[in-house]
Amino acid sequence: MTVYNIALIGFGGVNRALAGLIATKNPQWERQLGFQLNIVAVSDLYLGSVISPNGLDPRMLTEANFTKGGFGQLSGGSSEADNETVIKLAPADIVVEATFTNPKDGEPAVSHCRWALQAGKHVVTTNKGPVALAAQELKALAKSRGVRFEYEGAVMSGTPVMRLADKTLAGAEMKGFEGILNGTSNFVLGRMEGGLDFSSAVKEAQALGYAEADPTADVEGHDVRLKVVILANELLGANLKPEDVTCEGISRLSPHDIETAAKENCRWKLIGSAARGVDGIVVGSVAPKRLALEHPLAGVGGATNAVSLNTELLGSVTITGPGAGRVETAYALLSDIVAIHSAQPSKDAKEAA
Ligand SMILES: NC(=O)C1=CN([C@@H]2O[C@H](COP(=O)(O)OP(=O)(O)OC[C@H]3O[C@@H](n4cnc5c(N)ncnc54)[C@H](O)[C@@H]3O)[C@@H](O)[C@H]2O)C=CC1
Ligand SMILES: N[C@@H](CC=O)C(=O)O
Repeated sequence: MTVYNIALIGFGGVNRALAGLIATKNPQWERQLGFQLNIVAVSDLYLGSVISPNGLDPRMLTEANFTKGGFGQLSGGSSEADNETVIKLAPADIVVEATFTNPKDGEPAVSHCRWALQAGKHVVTTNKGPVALAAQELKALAKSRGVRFEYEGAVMSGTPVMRLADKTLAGAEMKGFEGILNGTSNFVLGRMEGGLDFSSAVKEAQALGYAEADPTADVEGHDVRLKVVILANELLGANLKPEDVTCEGISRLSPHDIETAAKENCRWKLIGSAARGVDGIVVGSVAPKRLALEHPLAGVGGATNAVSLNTELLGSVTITGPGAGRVETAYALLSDIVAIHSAQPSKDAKEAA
């Protein structure tokens, strides 16, 4: 049986949900996917660090109500988060990075990924910072060490837009994309249309695990801007940086704007897009748009995301699915691990060699 030892960096909504899935689904994964996951370390800014080479009980991790520094009570634990030691020294095959997204320079997550890859460990991450700001470097580093850097959850949570474009639509010749790429702002717009005020709607999105640690990133469009950069660079072969993408969020839309749109059979949506122009240059933008109700993106509600991929050979292909959520995003991490597993000879075969 293949068992991947994993180290969780960050133990908030997403990595906690992954631990919860491990607690219940390992036997099923072994049958259906050919592997089980074993958590050998966790490090979290608030809770501290713990390394346990034989593995930590995932149920204990998710059910114990740890307070600040709580990992210090565990065998092999410390009340301080020593990410560097955990990443470099824990006996993990895969480092799972799910700390806060830093839209400015991606740190410290970029360093977390770098340390792991340098140590010959695969990285799976839902953190948009390293992917938007350092993907080229990290992909090259992974290649040089014979490991993988996977990040499906960085855009559209567990909805597999990047693998769809990369694998299933290979050769279709991508020209651009347009979509709803932030679950929180889409949820907030829907709740405001139902009469709720802006800040109560944001609070609901936070309680549901959709929002960033600082929800300004969601409602001001900064989160979508990172996602536009990631998709433009991945799908269109661009080399965009966040400052290349114009960005306006939804915070300036008033209840009156939303009501007026509804009376005129329209709906506001926060749209992220990028396209290659005739000059070959890729241009991206983020802005609220008033869409007629017949528009394919107008009916996308709640934290659901949707993106229409404009291709040369197939025309427009739209993928829709969850854009945020703890379990939905933990699924993205699982799908990355499935990709790692599929791409390599079995760990048992390597150990036998
Ligand atoms: N929640 C969602 O729906 C989605 C989240 N993401 C991304 O996934 C990542 C994790 O998201 P959530 O779990 O929802 O966030 P969260 O805010 O619930 O958890 C983040 C955890 O990371 C810890 N942390 C922060 N900085 C740290 C550091 N330097 N070292 C160690 N631990 C640190 C925090 O203490 C917290 O427990 C974020 O980057 C987010 O942008 C991506 C797609 C969807
Ligand atoms: N805060 C983000 C989470 C996923 O990236 C969102 O609301 O879409």
